[in-house]
Amino acid sequence: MDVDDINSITVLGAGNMGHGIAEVAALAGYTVNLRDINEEFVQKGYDQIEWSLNKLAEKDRISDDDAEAALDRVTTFVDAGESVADADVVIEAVPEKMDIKKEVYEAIDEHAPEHTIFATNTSSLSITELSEVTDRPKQFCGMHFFNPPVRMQLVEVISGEHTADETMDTIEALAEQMDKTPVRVRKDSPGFIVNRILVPLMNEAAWMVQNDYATVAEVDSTAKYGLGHPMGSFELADQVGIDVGVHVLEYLHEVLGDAYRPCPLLEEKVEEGELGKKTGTGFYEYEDGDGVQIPTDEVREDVERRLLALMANEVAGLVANDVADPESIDKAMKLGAGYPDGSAKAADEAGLDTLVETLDDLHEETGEERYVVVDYLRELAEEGEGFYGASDEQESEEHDFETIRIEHEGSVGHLVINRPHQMNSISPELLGELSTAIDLLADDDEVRAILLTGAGDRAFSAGADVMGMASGGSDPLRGVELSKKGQETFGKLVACDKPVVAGIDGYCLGGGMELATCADLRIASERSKLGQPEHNLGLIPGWGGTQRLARIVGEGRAKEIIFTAERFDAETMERYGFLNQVVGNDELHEKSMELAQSLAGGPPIAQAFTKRAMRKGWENQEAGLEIEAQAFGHLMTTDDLNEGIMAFASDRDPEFEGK
Ligand SMILES: C/C=C/C(=O)SCCNC(=O)CCNC(=O)[C@H](O)C(C)(C)COP(=O)(O)OP(=O)(O)OC[C@H]1O[C@@H](n2cnc3c(N)ncnc32)[C@H](O)[C@@H]1OP(=O)(O)O
Repeated sequence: MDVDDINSITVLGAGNMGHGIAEVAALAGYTVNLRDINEEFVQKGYDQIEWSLNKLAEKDRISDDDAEAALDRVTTFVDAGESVADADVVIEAVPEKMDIKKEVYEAIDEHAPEHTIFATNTSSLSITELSEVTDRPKQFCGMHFFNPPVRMQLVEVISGEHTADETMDTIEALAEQMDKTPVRVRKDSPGFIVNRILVPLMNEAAWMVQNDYATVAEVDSTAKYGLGHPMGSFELADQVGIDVGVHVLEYLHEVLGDAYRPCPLLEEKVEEGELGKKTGTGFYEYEDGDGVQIPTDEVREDVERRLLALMANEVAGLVANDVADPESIDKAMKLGAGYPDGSAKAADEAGLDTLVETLDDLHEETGEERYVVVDYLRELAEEGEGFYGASDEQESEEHDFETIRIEHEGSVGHLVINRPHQMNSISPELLGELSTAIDLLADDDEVRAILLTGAGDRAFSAGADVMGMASGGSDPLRGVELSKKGQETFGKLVACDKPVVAGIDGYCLGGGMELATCADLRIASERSKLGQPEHNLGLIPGWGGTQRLARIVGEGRAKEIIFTAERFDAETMERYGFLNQVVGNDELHEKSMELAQSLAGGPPIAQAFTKRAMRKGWENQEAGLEIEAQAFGHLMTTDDLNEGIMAFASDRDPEFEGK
């Protein structure tokens, strides 16, 4: 079945995941049958969809009409057979127990049409085993959404032993239709990708505390501020539920052996009913205490190495068993766990030889199975390679951008900031890629103008990646370096001889606004909101904002924008002189490209000299005027001037060549 043939989707289970998946499917335009075992459960799921759609509309992420239409597409069912009678795809999200899931499939198989694909939203159970209770194992695969489905971008699409390639292709395409990013898991391996890496890490964190090797504070400080993970390991355990983590570990232990033996510290928490946030107590106290408190200055290098070593071993196991390649693993870990670099890349950066040594030492010391080095990891380390090849190969791949995109449209080099699900916030990695990309575009003779935009329609950029910034801990020197790196990178746009246009759609905040400030012209959609909110965070605009903004809007307005830290609408920012033009929301892409194209058709030498003279004039007007005069003289000798005059005389458009 082709994805275009899918009209109706049945979601079995109206709990947290089920109603979330149903909402996503309804938002994508599908007719949705939502089914649970009784009226009360299914109605609760329906009500939650309604609540969530209203929230999206309140936040202007969808219109009121779209929210209403999506809800209209959802029908509730209690009878399992009836619910699948017209389904093209069934997504099952019933409790994570093999017996329950098998019963459900046995109950629906004969009622669903022959062409229907079954996709299970299990987070770790065997797809193959489940598929075998149906008469359609080829049309059966895993479709693992992350919680909450409406917000989380990742969907792991998992092949069972019998799954046909066509089924995988269709379900991946379906995930894309739902505006999600599918990552293919080629084999039905316990925990798939994200849980297979996250849960053993949580276990290792617990073992370190259990064995008095480190404290909860040290481990969480290291995970969050050393490795840049969005949460500390114990914070994450509390967030997802310690019982949930233990449940996955028990399954991994049962199927894969002693390397996954759950740490007693985790088991005790479950026995005591201290399951994390949901019970008010876990590793942190939520109800009667201060909640999560993670110090920024207790990062320990040895703890960091240990976590990375365990992670590298899991990655090696997945790659060696052909479950997924390093790129897919990293994509999944970035989208599903919020790891800044992914796991394979982080391991490569730490050095696989060091991590193997760490595992060997730990194994010698403790004899624990989980430190046994996977053969493939040892081979890579011995050959001096990383998951992404030898270190020199990695350098040659540096233009394979992950956080930005470069697209060429005629002579416009279009640079897209590409982290839409983090509001195109600017991580240190993105800053590095931006710097390389600006150099590439500046040096590319085919490119005559640069257009900067943000991917998606929610943000040009919401500023520096606050999590990435936090991962520097409280090290002031790292802060200074980060500020300088941003100033220099954005400064390359100012120094670039080619005209630069910023096309702003949505939020343009903090570092994002400082980036736009370095463009020559700014055009924004009506819905855009701009501002320098750094004072709200106790910071200052550190990527040139204290200097460059005033050049455009004047000191008084710059101070107003920075000191109030407010978000200003596009119309106001046009009035303040920051925006050159405000256009309708649907027109931004077209109009900003049109503007960039028209500048790309301009006289390159005259444009370059204009930028240089104006830039020098900021520092010293005399110098600026001198450059202006010299440039004016130089231009007299150019073919472009000749072409400009000829075109004027013959009443046609000039064709400048920059000669
Ligand atoms: C030198 C430079 C310094 C700086 O630039 S400092 C940073 C200045 N910027 C800010 O303070 C803006 C921070 N962001 C926000 O205030 C809000 O966001 C918005 C108003 C932009 C949007 O709010 P809403 O519509 O409610 O969306 P959401 O759930 O907050 O964001 C969606 C996802 O985007 C992530 N995100 C947004 N901004 C940043 C950021 N600046 N750094 C890192 N992540 C960011 C969120 O966390 C979340 O992610 P998840 O879906 O995983 O929860």
